[in-house]
Amino acid sequence: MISIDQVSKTFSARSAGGWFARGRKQPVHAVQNVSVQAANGCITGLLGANGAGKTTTLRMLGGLLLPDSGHITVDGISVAQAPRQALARMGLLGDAHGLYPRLTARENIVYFGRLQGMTPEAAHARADELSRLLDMAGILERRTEGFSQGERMKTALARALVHDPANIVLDEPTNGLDVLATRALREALRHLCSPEGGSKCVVLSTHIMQEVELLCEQVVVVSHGRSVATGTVPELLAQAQAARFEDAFVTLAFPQAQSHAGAAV
Ligand SMILES: Nc1ncnc2c1ncn2[C@@H]1O[C@H](COP(=O)(O)OP(=O)(O)OP(=O)(O)O)[C@@H](O)[C@H]1O
Repeated sequence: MISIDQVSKTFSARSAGGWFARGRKQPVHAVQNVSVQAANGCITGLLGANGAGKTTTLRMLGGLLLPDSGHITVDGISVAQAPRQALARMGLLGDAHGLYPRLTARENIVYFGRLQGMTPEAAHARADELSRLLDMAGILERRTEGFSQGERMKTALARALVHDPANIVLDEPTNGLDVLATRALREALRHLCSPEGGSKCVVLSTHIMQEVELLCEQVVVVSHGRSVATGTVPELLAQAQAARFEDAFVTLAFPQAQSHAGAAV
């Protein structure tokens, strides 16, 4: 179970400046009081447009950035106070997959397992198990150098899952995947959330409406750094009084644009 409670993060970004002057520092309020409650056995989606604050929120969840305020716990363990214990309970798939190109897919997975304290035998057995789940038999013994986007994603996901974490966090997992790879990923995530797959808690970020409609039991709409709506897809449709999910998203995420559009008609 993952709980993100009223988390905020402001960056300091420098403007261009002139020939001889350095640009002035400007605050970028990337995340402002975002809250996400993600239950076990459930896929929770953070849905937002480009720059909405999804990656920053997930980076704070993964302990890569410290929030300015707010609190994040994983199975009740505070990420800020006990990062090692919290991270041990999470499998993280970021946007950069960072595989070792000279190692095979299996070696990449086993290496991570060893870093998580697994014995070589257990890590190899788990690599075999994940290879079956993610349909990796054809690439498991190949060096990852030259892997396609989909092959890299599968290997990185297997590596993130090697220690069988109870919580799985994925930043834009279907980016660059074709329809078959996307379907395979959806199947794998559904299995992991089912009782047979261990009733994992899955949190993913995306800007793809269809992904959310097909996959997520719970949705948090993020806009301009804020969580502006939470619910199931039918609940969000009802809240926005929309028939199509895309319309519901635009209404919920950009209410001002909607009212301006309405005023212009
Ligand atoms: N290190 C940083 N320094 C300055 N600004 C940053 C930094 N990281 C993120 N931001 C800004 O914070 C805002 C939120 O960025 P973030 O990457 O979290 O959005 P996102 O929802 O993941 O977007 P996308 O879908 O485009 O990846 C953006 O305006 C971005 O420019």
